[in-house]
Amino acid sequence: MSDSSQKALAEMHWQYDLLGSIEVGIVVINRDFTVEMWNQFMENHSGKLPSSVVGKSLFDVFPEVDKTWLLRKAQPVFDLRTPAFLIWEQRPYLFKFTTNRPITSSSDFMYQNVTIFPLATLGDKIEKICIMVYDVTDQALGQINIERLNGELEEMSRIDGLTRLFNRRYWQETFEREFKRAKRYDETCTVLMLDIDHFKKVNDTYGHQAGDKVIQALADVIRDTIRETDSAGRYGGEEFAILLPDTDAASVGYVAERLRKAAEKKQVKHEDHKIDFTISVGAAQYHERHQTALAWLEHADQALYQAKENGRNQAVIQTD
Ligand SMILES: Nc1nc2c(ncn2[C@@H]2O[C@H](COP(=O)(O)OP(=O)(O)OP(=O)(O)O)[C@@H](O)[C@H]2O)c(=O)[nH]1
Repeated sequence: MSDSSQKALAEMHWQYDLLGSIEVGIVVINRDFTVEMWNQFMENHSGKLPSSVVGKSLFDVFPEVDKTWLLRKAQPVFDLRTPAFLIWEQRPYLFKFTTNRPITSSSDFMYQNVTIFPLATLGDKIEKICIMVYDVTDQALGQINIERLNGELEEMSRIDGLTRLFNRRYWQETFEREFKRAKRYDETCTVLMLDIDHFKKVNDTYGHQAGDKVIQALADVIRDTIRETDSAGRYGGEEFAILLPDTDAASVGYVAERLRKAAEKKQVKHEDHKIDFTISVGAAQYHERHQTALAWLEHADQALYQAKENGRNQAVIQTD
């Protein structure tokens, strides 16, 4: 080797040290996808020494790398000299590396952002490309956590904690929407209100906890009885409202009776007691004379009141 090339090699050595010490993966490959360079980061996370990777096809050493996808991504980098990017939200990783923070991390693999860019020769040809791998596990898990918490918050704002049915506010929003639709398209739609009979007695006899169990049992009855397209909500303490789209009063009579019978059959176990309960139901079909959603709901509430007046454990359906 000439003195000048030895000198050039010696001068380049610090560059190898630099590439070895940075916390980014660097892989240089040629057009055959043969690996030409593999830095310390890649060695540390893959457990493979440069001697077992350099000179080999990337796809032979890492069969899990999606060949079709990488070829498609790399082609324009070689041919058009345009860099390519991969972010973890599209594809969590290119190389499946385990994370090195098993205690603090809830992921067992490393999320990666990847940049692929062209490397020109002195003659300005693109014979090699560089793949840079960034460990973005903390950032990704932070974002995933925020999204999960947002999802939980959104659910909490819609769902009643005791019964897992819609809460009053969300049910009313749904009801308002359905009211507008029914008014605009003159749809057949019915709202139903139901209430546990003499519920105060349950609380007074067996305690508040037992009362809560009865409320939950009724919520289960409702869930098991209504259709997926119906919307049920807990309207008040022991009062529930159900919206039944595309359902006329006659069909609602059948639903109300099923609910009433199922509640009558349901027995709630609390400590040594078996608690029976019944419900009263009131329903009103949407009518064009209902000027507001509230007027429609009050119509159903009057039917419920009528059911209570008539002796409870029964349904009253308003048809006009
Ligand atoms: N356990 C429990 N009780 C509740 C809850 N919300 C309201 N209540 C109770 O429900 C009872 C409702 O009583 P009332 O409105 O007098 O009605 P009722 O005893 O069911 O009588 P009728 O509706 O006329 O058959 C009250 O005692 C409230 O304290 C709740 O979340 N859990």
